[in-house]
Amino acid sequence: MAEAKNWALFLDIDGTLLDLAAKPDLVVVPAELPGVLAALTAHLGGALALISGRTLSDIDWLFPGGGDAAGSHGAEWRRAGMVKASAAVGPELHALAAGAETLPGILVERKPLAVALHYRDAPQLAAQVRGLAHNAVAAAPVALRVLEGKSVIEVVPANADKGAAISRFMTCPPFAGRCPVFIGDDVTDESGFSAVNRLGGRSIHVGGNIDSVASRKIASPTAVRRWLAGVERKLRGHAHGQS
Ligand SMILES: O=P(O)(O)OC[C@H]1O[C@H](O[C@H]2O[C@H](CO)[C@@H](O)[C@H](O)[C@H]2O)[C@H](O)[C@@H](O)[C@@H]1O
Repeated sequence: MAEAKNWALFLDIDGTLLDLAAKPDLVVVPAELPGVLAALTAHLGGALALISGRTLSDIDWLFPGGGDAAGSHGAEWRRAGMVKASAAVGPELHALAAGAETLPGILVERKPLAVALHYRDAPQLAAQVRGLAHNAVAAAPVALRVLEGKSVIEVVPANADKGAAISRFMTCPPFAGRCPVFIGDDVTDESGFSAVNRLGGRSIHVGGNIDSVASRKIASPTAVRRWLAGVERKLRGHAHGQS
């Protein structure tokens, strides 16, 4: 595991670190996970970042501490406590959110820079929600795009991209010069996989039920957590001079 010491670790949250739940606020953070992530961050000299579709404030609710992270699919980006963000949601997205809220079973997640329309409880409305999202993008005076994830359709700033967020981290200390490793589970993570592939790193797809450009696979969030705990143990042993 000596080479892991030189990794820059990028971790998606929902469906990767955490098991999916029926609603965004019903996810459970296993008790041991924050400690494993904190220890890994220390072993890697700080080169660990969470890369999520969730907002930075949501990331901090799940994993307090204000660590390095990209939120809202990269529209928010934070390193060493400094935040960079795209422009806030405009009236067209407020109108989209209000319209979708009238649809029974659609859960609307309003983010500062995006809107997520969850149809997990009303899959029969997915096409209608998709139509509303594309109409909002077409009508907006600013550049937006539609991003589809697991039972969710989001409208995000056109430049929000997990791959760009990871590439940006890789230009900064303590990430620069390390080997990027990104673990994700969704189509929204594909740009992140492409970025680490381009940079000669490791891309790891969780689940394996979609076509992915990732070079490796891992079965489930449980397997991810177990693997991360194993990496942490080995790096701890390495730091203490064990082979
Ligand atoms: O990039 P991620 O960290 O994977 O975040 C993607 C979206 O995750 C959340 O929604 C997803 O997880 C929910 C909880 O398991 C689930 O109920 C929902 O169906 C999934 O789409 C989050 O609510 C979104 O804001 C994120 O963009």
